[in-house]
Amino acid sequence: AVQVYVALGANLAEPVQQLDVAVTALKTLALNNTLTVSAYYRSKPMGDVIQPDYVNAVAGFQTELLPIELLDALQDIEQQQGRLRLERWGPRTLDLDLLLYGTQHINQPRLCVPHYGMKQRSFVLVPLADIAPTLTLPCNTSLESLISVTMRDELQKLID
Ligand SMILES: CC1(C)Nc2nc(N)[nH]c(=O)c2N=C1O
Repeated sequence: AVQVYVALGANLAEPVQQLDVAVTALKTLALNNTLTVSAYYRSKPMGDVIQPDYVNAVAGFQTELLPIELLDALQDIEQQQGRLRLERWGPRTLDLDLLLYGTQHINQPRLCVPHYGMKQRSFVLVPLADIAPTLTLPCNTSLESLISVTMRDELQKLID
């Protein structure tokens, strides 16, 4: 089994509910009871795009699935939730990004792991630290060294 981390993001059609449904679906990919999920965070869209605020989280779990099988399973969940994404970087009902697959580096046409932007994304790093505070990335950078106060200030933790 491999420990994987998946970023969740949504900014259309009731984002909190979209994430709740996605977490339930991710549990079907996880070995029994290994799934943990961060708090949910609201933040402004990064990337200077005019669109609704996002709700983001990160889930971690153990899986037997191979990288491409996991990618396909994540894309199936996005489709099941009406993956509406009209243009790249446009608003979307649900994004599931594979952040880390064990300690592996994967560079295939469909799949790059670690996820290319994760080290710059507060809406990935802060929730990831909720569930894996002592994580070291495959490039031997500690997660805690990547998180600044500025990053934390960009996010509002949602209290359920
Ligand atoms: C458009 C872009 C880069 N910006 C984002 N901005 C935030 N805050 N959260 C996201 O999940 C997100 N996803 C994206 O793809």
